[in-house]
Amino acid sequence: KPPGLPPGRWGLPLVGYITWTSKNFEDQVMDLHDQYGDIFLWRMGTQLMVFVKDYKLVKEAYSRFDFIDRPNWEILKTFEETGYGITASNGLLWHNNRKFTLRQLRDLGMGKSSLVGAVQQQCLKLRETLAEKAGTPGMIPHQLHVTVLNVIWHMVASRQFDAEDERLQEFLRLSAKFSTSNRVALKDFFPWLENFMPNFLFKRLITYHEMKHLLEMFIRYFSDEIEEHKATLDPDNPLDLIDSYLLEMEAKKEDPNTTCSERDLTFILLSMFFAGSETTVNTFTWLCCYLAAHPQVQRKLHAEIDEVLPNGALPTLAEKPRMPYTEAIINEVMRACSLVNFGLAHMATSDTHLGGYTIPKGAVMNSTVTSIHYDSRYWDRPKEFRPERWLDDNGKFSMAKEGFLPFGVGKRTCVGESLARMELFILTTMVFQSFSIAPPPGKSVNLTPDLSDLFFRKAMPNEFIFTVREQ
Ligand code: HEM
Repeated sequence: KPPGLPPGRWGLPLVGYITWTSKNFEDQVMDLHDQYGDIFLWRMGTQLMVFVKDYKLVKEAYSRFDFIDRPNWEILKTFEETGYGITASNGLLWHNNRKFTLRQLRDLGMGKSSLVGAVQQQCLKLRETLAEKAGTPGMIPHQLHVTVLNVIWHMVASRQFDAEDERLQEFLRLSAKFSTSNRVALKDFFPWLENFMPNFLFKRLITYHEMKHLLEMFIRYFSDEIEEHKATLDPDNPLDLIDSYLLEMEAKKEDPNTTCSERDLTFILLSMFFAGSETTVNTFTWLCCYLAAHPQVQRKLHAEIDEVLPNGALPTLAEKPRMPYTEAIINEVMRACSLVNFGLAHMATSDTHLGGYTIPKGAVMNSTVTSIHYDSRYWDRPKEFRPERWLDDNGKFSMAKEGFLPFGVGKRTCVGESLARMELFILTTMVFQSFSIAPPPGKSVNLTPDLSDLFFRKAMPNEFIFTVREQ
């Protein structure tokens, strides 16, 4: 191992350090932090992975330009020459797309009544579904997915779909296939396999044709939407993100440095749906779990909702400052569940240094978010679920900035944070205005995370009983 690198697992050339253990990946990373400290490396195949569990180091790295890129991985780009969209792209194209999307989110939605109104409408439908199932044990209904997807649809294409709508169903089918095709990662971690195998065998191993086909299906899916928008576009009155992108593309068509293209627009849409749906759905599912497991927290939430939103008044963002306990619960849930447990990977764009160690160009940085959210340097009694930790002495919500990064930190923080926070606020207030939640009699809520997914710490499939509240 070259000198100056962080301590950790180096292993053999080409294969790196391979372990044979039944332990899940997160527990292995935690053990390695215990062994090596705040920063360690693990060579996986030919890929150098660096894990950091010190908030200050993560913040420092992700605020610097030399850690700004995403890795050049096929699993992110899906065999495109360049990564398009936002989440997987780099350089000028990423910069332009991020700026465009943040502007869109601000102009189309945040703080504006139209998007809040769309979220309210969706939440009313979710309440109808919950009312139909009230009193009987069941999982969080599929309508939650529909609610969150429809908010994104509203923003990008001014559309909303019923749960049974074929177009919505097709998107869910395609996404489900996408999340199970992770064998492409073999190309990123063991690229030399390609030289040792006949081409057709390698392609079969990494499910190349399936992935290509899936990508084409997604592109066709969104192309239809883009074509419909082109036909109805009113340049003086852009209605949504697709309209605005088409206008920007037209305005820049003579600009030799333009990064706009219809293909790129498709990938922006994919970025929004992929990054914005599972994250919000799973965070709200965790919130239901924590409330069902902590009836005393739920009682306080009900009291705050009843006081600020009497007689079934619908919430808007104007009520947020008067609902500090609701805000505290949402933030405490995000800390406790640490949904995106390693954040999204960043890559060192040049040979650089961090925490006194050398980090070579191409090394991939991961933040161990769960460790940071349970780090006693920032959190008093971190293992306790205590929304009160977010309230100051006057009962006002106070955002702890150090040691908290559910949306990442630095230059690539989540572009959808304000949207996600708005959705979670409206969902929480509207659902618990009408219902209380509890595990079925004789059962308790399992708060142990499901660690089988590499990206998300999802809640275990718990059953709940929603009960209609007396208004
Ligand atoms: C509770 C819900 C959400 C959570 C926990 C979450 C979390 C994250 C995290 C951890 C990152 C990576 C930051 C980094 O690379 O350092 C990220 C990036 C991103 N998120 Fe979110 N997110 C949520 C909701 C949303 C929503 C609603 C949208 C949009 C509709 C969205 C769009 C994005 C995009 C486009 C990126 C990539 C940013 C970039 O690469 O520059 N997210 N998010």
